[in-house]
Order: sequence, then C-alpha cells, then structure tokens
Amino acid sequence: MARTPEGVALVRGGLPGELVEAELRPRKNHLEGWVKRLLEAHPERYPKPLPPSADLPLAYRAQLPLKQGLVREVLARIARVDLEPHPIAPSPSYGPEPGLHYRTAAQYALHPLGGLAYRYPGTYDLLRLDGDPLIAKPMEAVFSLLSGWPLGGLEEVALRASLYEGRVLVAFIGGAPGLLKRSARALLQEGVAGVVWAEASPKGRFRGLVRPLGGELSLLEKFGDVLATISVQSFAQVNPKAAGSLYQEAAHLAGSGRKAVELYAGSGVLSLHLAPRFEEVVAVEISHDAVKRGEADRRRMGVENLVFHRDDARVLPQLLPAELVAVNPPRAGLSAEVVRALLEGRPPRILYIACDPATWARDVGRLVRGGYRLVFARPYDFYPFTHHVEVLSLLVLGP
Ligand SMILES: C[S@@+](CC[C@H](N)C(=O)[O-])C[C@H]1O[C@@H](n2cnc3c(N)ncnc32)[C@H](O)[C@@H]1O
Repeated sequence: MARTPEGVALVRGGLPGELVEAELRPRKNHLEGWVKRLLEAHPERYPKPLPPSADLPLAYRAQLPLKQGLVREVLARIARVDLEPHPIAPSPSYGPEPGLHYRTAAQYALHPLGGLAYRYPGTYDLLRLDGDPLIAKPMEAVFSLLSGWPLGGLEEVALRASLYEGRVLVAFIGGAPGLLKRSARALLQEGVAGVVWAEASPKGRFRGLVRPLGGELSLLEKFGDVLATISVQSFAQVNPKAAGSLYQEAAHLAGSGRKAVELYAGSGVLSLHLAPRFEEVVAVEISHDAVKRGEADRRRMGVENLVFHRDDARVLPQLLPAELVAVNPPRAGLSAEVVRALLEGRPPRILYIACDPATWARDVGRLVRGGYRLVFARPYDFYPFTHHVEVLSLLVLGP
C-alpha cells in the first residue's frame, strides 16, 4: 500500500518498504496496479522470476511470520478475541527449495503470439510465461508441451495433476471441440492422462458445457488418510500435502461422538476423515459434481456411516442436533443464516476451516458474542508466494 497525491494505491507485486514504479488504474475508492519496475528491492525479495499470481515475492522463511501476524491481527481487530494462534504450519516440501512446486492445478491464457500466459487479474493484459516454478513437477512437461503447441482458437488451458498417480489432466477452454480432437489425441500419446473441452462461459470457470475429448476424466489424489477423486473441472485443494495435514489435525480436534455435520463439504475429504470418529456423518455440499465424486470415494472406501446431501448450507437446522458442525465456506465466509442456525442450534463444537482470515474473524466474533469460545486457531500455508492463508480453528460452547 502506498500513498500518492491522487490517493491510496494498492500495488501488486510490491513489498513493504520497496521503491517501485507502478502503472495505476483508478478503482472506486483507491488506485490499483502492478509493479512495472523495481527501483529499491526489499532485502529478502525472492531473486528469481515468479508468475504475477505470486503476489508475495519474498524468501520463503520471511513469508511465514507475515501470515502468522495477519491471523493474529484479524483475531484481535475484527473478532476482538484474545487468543494467540498456534504457530503456522508451513507448506510441506515438494523439492529442495521450500515453497515451490506445490500447486497441482493451474490455468493459463493462450498468448496471441504463441505460448502460455497469465492474465493480470481484472485486466486483459497478458504476461507470456517461460515456466512456472509454483506448479507440481508432473505438470512441468505438460507446460512445455503446451507452450510450443499450435493451439489456435483456444482461450485458455487448465491443468490438474495427481501427485499420487504422477499424472496430469488437461482442459481446453473455448474454441470448437470438433477441431481439438486431434490435439487431444496427440496429448494422450505424449502421456497426458485425459483431456476435456470446456465452453468459455461468462458464468465462470467450468460453469458451462464440459465434454470429454479422450482418456480419463478423473484421477486419485492422496489428502491425509484419504484417496480422493479429482478432476480438472471441479474444486479440490491445490496443495495436497498441506491440505492432508490440515484434515488430519482437524479430525484430531473434532474429537468423537454420535453425529457430525460438515457444511460446504466439497467432495467430503474432511467428512471421510471424521467418519471413523463419529457414528454418523452428514456432508452438505451444493455442487452436484463434488457430491458425485464424494459418493464414489465413500463407496470405494467402504464407508457406511457417511451421507451426502446435495443442498445449500441453509439446511443446517434440519440436521441438528449434532455434537460437531464442521464448516469450510468459500471466501465470503458463513451467511448470516448459517450463523443464526449455529447460534440457535448450539452444537457443542464448531470446527471452522477458513480460506479468508478476515471473514473468518468476522464469523468467529459473531459466534463468540453468541456464547462460543475460540479454543484453537492455527494458520496453514497452502499457498506459498501468495498472500493467501488458511486457518484451522475450533470453537466450543460455553465460557
Ligand atoms: C472452500 S471449498 C471447501 C471444500 C472442501 N471442504 C474441501 O476441503 O475440499 C467450499 C465449498 O463450498 C461449496 N459451497 C459454496 N456455497 C455453498 C452453499 N451455499 N451451500 C453448500 N455448499 C456451498 C462449494 O461448492 C465448495 O465445494
């Protein structure tokens, strides 16, 4: 953040204390932009090129205290809760250099001059990429293959790797599926596990038609104690080792009992970790595709005490009482309706996993004012080299 004569400017790619030249565009109440030229670098700036999505270009060891501090700060300022979070769990290692090669999913624009590119968020500007040091090792060969490939007519490509299988799925986004069949076949011959075509939908990523072009539609990935089905077109955590340790610690914190309910369950990887500890587990998720994958995983693992509900989290009152309610909402956090249902239903324990510390702190504040106590919070670094941080937390009813 910088102060300019025209107002406050938020500059992506800049670090506190740096002197940079940035191109700024006006937003509603501030200016926003990107570093174009670095004039005086932070002493711990990461020295090698990173894609623009890496908005925290610092030496890995210097990233962790910043994320720990962020969670401490939102707890005090937004939640108004006096609790020192447990030390941040760093991203597990995927190679000799910490913080690199952790992403098992990535999406690139096709540069009109050839090659893969990143779109600067909120703009049509493209940055052509020679490589991406954040992607998982099995994706690197596919990245180079696609960089040199004549993929005319396409808008974007998406990649999803399984570290467990060491294989990669590809989605072609935009263009005409009929014209892409030959490219898909050629990719399969090069060892890609499966290729789909997806319509470039204005509703968002993978919200339109998706058609298989060849090979497999899904792979298995290991998250903690669970082998889960993943596909290129639906949500799964992108740092499988970090997410796996979070699910294991979450299951430990959840304790045991008769009934647990998980809201925003995705394909139910956390619910599958809870199933051995509770007599009955109910997983609520709005996406059909995620529920279908979760149901397949449940059957493959022979788990009998987990039920999926394809529904909105608002159904919570119908599913209570339960000893534990686990929630892992999108960045917007819990809706007012879900917070009300929790405060009225009063489950003894709430396990809250968050991908946005600010909305998490807002919700924790509401729950604490409604009679809960925050007894545990630990930041997890799922996304090195970005400002993102996950939080695992436990609230219990009573003083
Ligand atoms: C952050 S993801 C968590 C997924 C899962 N717990 C995991 O770790 O993989 C949030 C999930 O909430 C689902 N979701 C979003 N809004 C919802 C709603 N109103 N009711 C139920 N599920 C919702 C999304 O489809 C997505 O799968």
